[in-house]
Amino acid sequence: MASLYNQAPSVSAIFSLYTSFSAIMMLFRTIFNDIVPKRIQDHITGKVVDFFFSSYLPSRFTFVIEKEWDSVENITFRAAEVYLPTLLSGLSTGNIVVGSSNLKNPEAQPKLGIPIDINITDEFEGIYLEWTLHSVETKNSPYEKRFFHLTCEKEFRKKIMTEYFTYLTKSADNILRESLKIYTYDRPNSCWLSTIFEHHTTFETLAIESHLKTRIIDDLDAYSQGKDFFKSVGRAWKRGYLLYGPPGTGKSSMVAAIANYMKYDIYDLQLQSVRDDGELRKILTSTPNRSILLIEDIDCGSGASCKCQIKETKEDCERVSLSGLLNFVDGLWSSCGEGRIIIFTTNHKGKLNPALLRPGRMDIHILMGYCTPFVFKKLVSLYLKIDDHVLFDPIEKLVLKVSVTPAEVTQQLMMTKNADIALKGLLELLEAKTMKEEEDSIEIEDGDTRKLNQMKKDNSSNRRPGIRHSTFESLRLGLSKHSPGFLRFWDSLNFKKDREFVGITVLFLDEKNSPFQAEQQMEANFSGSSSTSRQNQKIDVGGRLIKGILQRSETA
Ligand SMILES: Nc1ncnc2c1ncn2[C@@H]1O[C@H](COP(=O)(O)OP(=O)(O)OP(=O)(O)O)[C@@H](O)[C@H]1O
Repeated sequence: MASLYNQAPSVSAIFSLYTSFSAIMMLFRTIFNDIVPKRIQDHITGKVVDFFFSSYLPSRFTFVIEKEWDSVENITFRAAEVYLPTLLSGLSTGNIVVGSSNLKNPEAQPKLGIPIDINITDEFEGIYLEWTLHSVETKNSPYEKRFFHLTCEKEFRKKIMTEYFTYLTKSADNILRESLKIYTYDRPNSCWLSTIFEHHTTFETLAIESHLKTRIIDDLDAYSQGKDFFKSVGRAWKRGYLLYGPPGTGKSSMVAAIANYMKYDIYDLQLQSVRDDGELRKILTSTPNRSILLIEDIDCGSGASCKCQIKETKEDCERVSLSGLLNFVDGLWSSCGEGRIIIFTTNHKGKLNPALLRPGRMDIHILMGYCTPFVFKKLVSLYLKIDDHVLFDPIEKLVLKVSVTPAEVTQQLMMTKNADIALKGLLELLEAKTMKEEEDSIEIEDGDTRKLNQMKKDNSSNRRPGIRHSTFESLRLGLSKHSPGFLRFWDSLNFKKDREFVGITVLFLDEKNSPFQAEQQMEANFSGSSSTSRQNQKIDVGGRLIKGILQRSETA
């Protein structure tokens, strides 16, 4: 007993051992707090807590968010990619991934990327959340597979599902709207590729008639606030615009103005590059909500052009059929997603298949026409910062007479900052155009007369049962008997190559009507082979107002 007592450590030895242990622990704690980065501290603490106390603590729950969902881009994954870098910006220690794809502005601050296998913590209404991006190589694909883990305590699972993910997508949406992107479809990799969209055209810098501007802005406002209305009337929440007009009249600029106004990304799809309707459906459904789907030159490369009416087989036409396209515009597929704006552009509205032009298909048809005096003055005030000049008057007169695009005007105005020189250059351009059009008009008039005579001759033999044909004798210009004060214009040159009569152009206009409003009143199609110079001859008879409309007829 005495020997046992002798072997036991003395109180002072125990005390000294305790003091040393405490000193080591304090030193270790100080090193841990001062030297080890906060993120690693959290990680180690988490692991230690998990190891010792996991059986006592409520179990954790992990959401797995993969990059693809139903073979298309997973919106939740995309939202996390956009949102999580905002949580990294405050980090002062550790590694951080940075980079930039903005080739236009190499000096711009790089963006933050999400590091692989590093925990990123977030807090939502007092709930502690842990995000981790993982990447694994796959056997069947040359690309690595990426996915997020989002971990929280099990009891919050429902709240995260119902509230946090909504918060996540809304936050990502707001971030994305601060810097717009334009996407093009990368077919080999079946995904959309983005680049920063830096087109600075807004409705302020777009030279269009003010009533047209007001109409479009009002429509966009009504649409963006009308989610409930669309739902209540059983319609998909989407809006379709058809922009048409000659090259250089501002169709692309209008798309940019709409995107900047709505703060929507643009998904620019080249229909020619789409294999078939199945692929089209896949591509279109992979565009996110609140975005613009842009299909430029819709008359090229899709069944949307008239020629597909005539051809029988799909191979005869382009690879994407009209019905495939229409199904997305207003068929069952149109209800996939919400807040979409679909914009088609064309230089030749007359070539479009009537099925695409039917009321209700594209909500608004917007003519981007040649320069008017208003547009000319707006461009001058934008480019030269002046509102008056002695050359305004002769230029305005010529603008009414010849077809000049805003692009031609801006090109002239950009040549110099000296208003006198720039406007003189523009005047010379317009004079040269006037002379050219007058020369052409003589030649074409001869051709038209010949064609008309031939048509008159063939007209009776060309009739088809069941189709109401007009006679050329009845085509004229004058005042409408039915609508006093209205001008009615019949254009006789609407026939196809095979001389089949396809329709006449009838316009009802009064002095208050703008070309845009008149478009809504048009009763027949514009297909045909009217020539510019012929239109200009009619201007002299019909006056200024008619000219604006006639510019829409296109040379076939
Ligand atoms: N209405 C306009 N207001 C201001 N600038 C315009 C307008 N229309 C054209 N422009 C100028 O002309 C250039 C070409 O216009 P834009 O590309 O928008 O025409 P477009 O109708 O889309 O032509 P295309 O059919 O060839 O694609 C623009 O960069 C812009 O500077």
